[in-house]
Amino acid sequence: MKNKTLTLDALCVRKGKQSLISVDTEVAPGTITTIMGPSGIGKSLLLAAIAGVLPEAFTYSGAVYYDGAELTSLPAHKRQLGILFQDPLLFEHMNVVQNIMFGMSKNESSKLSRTNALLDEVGLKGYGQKAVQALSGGQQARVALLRTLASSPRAVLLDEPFSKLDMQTRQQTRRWVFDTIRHQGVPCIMVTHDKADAHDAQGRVITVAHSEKEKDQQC
Ligand SMILES: Nc1ncnc2c1ncn2[C@@H]1O[C@H](COP(=O)(O)OP(=O)(O)OP(=O)(O)O)[C@@H](O)[C@H]1O
Repeated sequence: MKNKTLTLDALCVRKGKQSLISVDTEVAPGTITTIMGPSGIGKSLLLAAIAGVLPEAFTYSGAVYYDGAELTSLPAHKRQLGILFQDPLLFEHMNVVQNIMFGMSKNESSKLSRTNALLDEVGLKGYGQKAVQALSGGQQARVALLRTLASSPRAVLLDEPFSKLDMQTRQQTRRWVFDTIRHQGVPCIMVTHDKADAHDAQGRVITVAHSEKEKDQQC
């Protein structure tokens, strides 16, 4: 396994005996692998399994490795992954800047100036002191993206990251997010229904599908 690569080793999410989704892939640092497929097939659950937050009703088989070390044996908080869920929850008792700085290292200097620079880059200059409830859905989505990427994660998991953004903001934010991932050199897995997201990601696209044969198969 290559350095700083995120590896899904026959990772399979199951409900009882039924296999929902199974993916076997390696994601190199600074690249984005896109997962596409029908609604309800288990794409979000796959990300939850990688992150270590799979709901109790489900189980998984296989394993996840980062840089050759198994992540699936670690509790979620020790995996150090940056995760953006489909409905990202911002901390409502914190303002925009506090939300973004939340995951930054305690030792990091000039957190505030870095956060303000990040806000500027995604078109939210001057929004730092606002309450998150005062932002639109698209603005909140961008704050959640910044919080995910600012925490210096070892790998990034994005679930429909741009779905709440209008066309123009979507293109700009997408470009910024993908450039940032490449610049940070972290592996990223993105779930999306939008082919333009997959195209701009310039990485491997994995399309998952329902398969009668696989349904009752042990994976
Ligand atoms: N916490 C949960 N408890 C019980 N069932 C769940 C839970 N989360 C997801 N499911 C169910 O598991 C199945 C897969 O859900 P998941 O959200 O992973 O699908 P998805 O492929 O990401 O769909 P979409 O593209 O619509 O977001 C669905 O039937 C969903 O209702």
